[in-house]
Amino acid sequence: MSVGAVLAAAGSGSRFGHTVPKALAPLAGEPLVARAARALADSGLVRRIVVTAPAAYLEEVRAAVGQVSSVDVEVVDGGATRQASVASGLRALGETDEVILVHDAARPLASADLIGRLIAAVRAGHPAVVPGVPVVDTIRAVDDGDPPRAVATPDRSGLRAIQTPQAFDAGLLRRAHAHGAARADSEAAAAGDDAGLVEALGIAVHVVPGEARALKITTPHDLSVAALYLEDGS
Ligand SMILES: Nc1ccn([C@@H]2O[C@H](COP(=O)(O)OP(=O)(O)OP(=O)(O)O)[C@@H](O)[C@H]2O)c(=O)n1
Ligand SMILES: C[C@](O)(CO)[C@H](O)COP(=O)(O)O
Repeated sequence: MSVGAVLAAAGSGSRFGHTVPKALAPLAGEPLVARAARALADSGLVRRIVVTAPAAYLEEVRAAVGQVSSVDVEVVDGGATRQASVASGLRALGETDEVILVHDAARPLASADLIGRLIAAVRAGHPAVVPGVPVVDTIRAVDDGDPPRAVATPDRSGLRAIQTPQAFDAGLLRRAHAHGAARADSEAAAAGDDAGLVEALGIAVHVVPGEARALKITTPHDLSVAALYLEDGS
């Protein structure tokens, strides 16, 4: 079963607050997008990677991923939302692959072990597979008051923080994006992740153990945490 990947890198990184898009921010000297692409390529399991980039930074992103030469890498325009960017990547990926990984440039340290477990789970018959890590804080649902008032406290033993890469049967992922396409261009309506689009079809998403090192770089502080993982070699 051949495996293709879409690497979403077209966000601006408004919470990160950098002068260039977050995907180009360096982690120990290497842009996040390059590290995330290399993680996919170095797994030895991925045939081709399509990277979605902000339209104004196509060349910079091409240069950043240029050193990832072990697999075919193409850089295309992203969209207004993550969902639209992934849809654009799927169009460029073509129809060759039976399994598709969707990954975030903002998660540069996902391991080859995690990538292998996700693909294996799809091959074992689960058409949608995501990594999840147990939630350590108490999570409380709040209303829209000012200040908000707590309205519910879900049992956290049944909660997982969901990461990327996420792995899908290719046909299902395309169907899920087609079904959710009307929502793709509005930040408020777009799906937060691809598993959400699959769930909207009424199809179960399988959760495998995620990993701390696949953390998402959202603020500059997260970059410092990621740098510690690199120093540790863990
Ligand atoms: N229109 C968009 C928005 C996001 N992404 C990508 O989706 C991933 C997860 O998004 P996030 O971390 O939220 O990135 P940003 O949208 O850039 O961040 P912010 O919400 O702080 O602006 C990132 O790799 C980002 O580049 C994308 O490809 N296209
Ligand atoms: C896709 C994702 O990384 C899964 O946790 C997450 O939903 C991205 O969210 P963001 O708000 O775009 O950072």
